[in-house]
Amino acid sequence: MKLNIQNETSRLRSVVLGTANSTGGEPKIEEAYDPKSIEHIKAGTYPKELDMIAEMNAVARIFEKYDVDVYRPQTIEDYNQIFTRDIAIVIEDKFIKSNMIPDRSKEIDGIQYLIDDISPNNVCTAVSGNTHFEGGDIVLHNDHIFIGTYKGDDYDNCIVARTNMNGVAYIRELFPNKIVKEFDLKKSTIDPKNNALHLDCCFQPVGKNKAIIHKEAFKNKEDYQYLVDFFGNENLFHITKKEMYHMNSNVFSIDDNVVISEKNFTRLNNWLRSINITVEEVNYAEIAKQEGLIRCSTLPLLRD
Ligand SMILES: NC(=[NH2+])NCCC[C@H](N)C(=O)O
Repeated sequence: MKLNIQNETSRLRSVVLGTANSTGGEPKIEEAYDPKSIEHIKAGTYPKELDMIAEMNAVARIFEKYDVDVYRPQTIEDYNQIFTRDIAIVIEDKFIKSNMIPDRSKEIDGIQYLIDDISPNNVCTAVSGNTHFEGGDIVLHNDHIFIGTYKGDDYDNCIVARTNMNGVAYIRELFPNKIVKEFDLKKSTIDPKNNALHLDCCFQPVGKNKAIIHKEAFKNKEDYQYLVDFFGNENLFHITKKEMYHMNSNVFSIDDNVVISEKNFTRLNNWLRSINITVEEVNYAEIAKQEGLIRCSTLPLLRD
């Protein structure tokens, strides 16, 4: 299996797309691990499996249209395998297995058949149980690796904090030639509007030199300023709290001029078109109820 990922936007050739087959149905409140799912369980609006399967199949069809090879996880009965992004990450030609929250630790088994096809030298696993990171917190930008983390003292009791500084250090050690910059993110276990669950929930590069960002998700204004200085303010599309809640930064690039986005993201999609990006619109509002969107449900393996 050929692997190569350097950034978020180069032409995509192969990808894993999660699956909503046999998610195990609606969890109990105490089983859920993000506040937006809890909100929908309480409101009686938790998404139905068939609707989510249809949403994901529409994304698969767009990949087919662009001749992208699509792999799906093998189904684990009654287990949520939608958000493949988080279970591993490809950086350059390395496949790095995440150290996830225990609730999600079995998800990797669904793609073991793919890992078996990668040269063992290129498969990395962090040994220490205290080294935490999930793919949604790791955003690649050529010679830079941006990582979302949480430095709060209550990390151990914060189920929405998934990447710690040991995780950041592990990635830094693996790629001594890259510039690794971490960002301390705001977390809330109860309010999804104030919870940046992963870095890709509040920030993501698009095109060649632009990015989507939610300023208030960054705990330190120096961290936010780092990205403003890096990209240039005129190249940033700032999203509101509500737009973050609807997951506007979690769109997904097939190329630096093609993005898969949600139909209802009117303001964002207009901006993308205004910078000459083709927007492939899909319905993804049911999946979004679980605090993840299109980037979260993909794991890119090969880009040009
Ligand atoms: N990369 C992401 N933002 N993934 C979203 C994962 C959402 C999932 N409900 C969780 O809490 O783990």
